[in-house]
Amino acid sequence: MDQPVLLTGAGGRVGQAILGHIGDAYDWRLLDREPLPDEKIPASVDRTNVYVADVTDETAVKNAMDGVYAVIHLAGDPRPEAPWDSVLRNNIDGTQKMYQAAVDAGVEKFAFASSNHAVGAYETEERTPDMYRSHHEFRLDGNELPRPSNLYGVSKATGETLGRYYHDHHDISVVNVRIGNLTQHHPPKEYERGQAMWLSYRDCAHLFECCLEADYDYEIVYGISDNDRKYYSIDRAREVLGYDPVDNSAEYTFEGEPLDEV
Ligand SMILES: NC(=O)C1=CN([C@@H]2O[C@H](COP(=O)(O)OP(=O)(O)OC[C@H]3O[C@@H](n4cnc5c(N)ncnc54)[C@H](O)[C@@H]3O)[C@@H](O)[C@H]2O)C=CC1
Ligand SMILES: O=C1O[C@H](COP(=O)(O)O)[C@@H](O)[C@H](O)[C@H]1O
Repeated sequence: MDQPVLLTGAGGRVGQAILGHIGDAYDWRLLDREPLPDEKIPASVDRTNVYVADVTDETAVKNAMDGVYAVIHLAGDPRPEAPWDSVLRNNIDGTQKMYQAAVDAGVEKFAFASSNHAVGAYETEERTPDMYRSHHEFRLDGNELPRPSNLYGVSKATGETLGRYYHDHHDISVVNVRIGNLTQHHPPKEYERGQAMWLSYRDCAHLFECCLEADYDYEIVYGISDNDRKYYSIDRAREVLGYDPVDNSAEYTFEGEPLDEV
């Protein structure tokens, strides 16, 4: 793909996981409200393609969107405990501004960083902690209705619905990635839920690369590694996007040590 890809929230954890693995593979435009230090910018990206801007700033977003082929929209408040005024502004209003600018500019594909917290209320007292264990067969597959854990989760479910609207009315291809728990080098330590929804850095980068390369209409997929423990199906991501993860939290001890080194 020769045309530019706009990555918002580029300086954050997910953005850096993506850039750390496929930072030289695309013609990136990077946007973040915080200035990006040199070490967060791939060598192939010129400073003129780095935008210090807020996603709620329509003029700045329009400027960054010009000529863009695809968007990976990560910017937002990622805190599960984030208050309503923050998720309303950063996650909901910011995502609407991004979609509007994208369709105005004729962008073809839009990948949205949704979250496990859009469906966290499926983790009922009756199901937990058993559903976090590898013998358990309960799966969410993306066809279920949202059941948010918190107001942050409400903002992510709303982002998914904004994508539905912009896809249906403006024909932009949309994929919502319900990201699990991204950690570098090892799964979340001593945390069953986190190990069931672990997403490694390299699987994260590969998944978003799939979002840039595959053909799709409107999709909701789960963003986790190929963990033995899981309650999210990755079948849809495999089928539609060609996602083929390599990591598995079962290859680590509960405390996070690689089993082949123990
Ligand atoms: N890290 C994880 O395990 C998960 C992350 N996500 C989602 O992925 C996205 C990225 O998350 P992380 O990288 O972990 O968060 P982060 O906090 O590390 O990075 C977010 C980046 O977005 C920027 N940002 C925030 N609000 C902005 C705004 N209004 N305008 C422009 N830039 C803004 C921040 O400066 C920061 O660099 C978020 O939307 C989050 O909800 C979803 C599920 C799990
Ligand atoms: O959406 C998100 O989810 C992950 C995992 O949730 P947690 O409640 O198990 O910590 C979280 O770490 C991340 O910050 C958030 O954006």
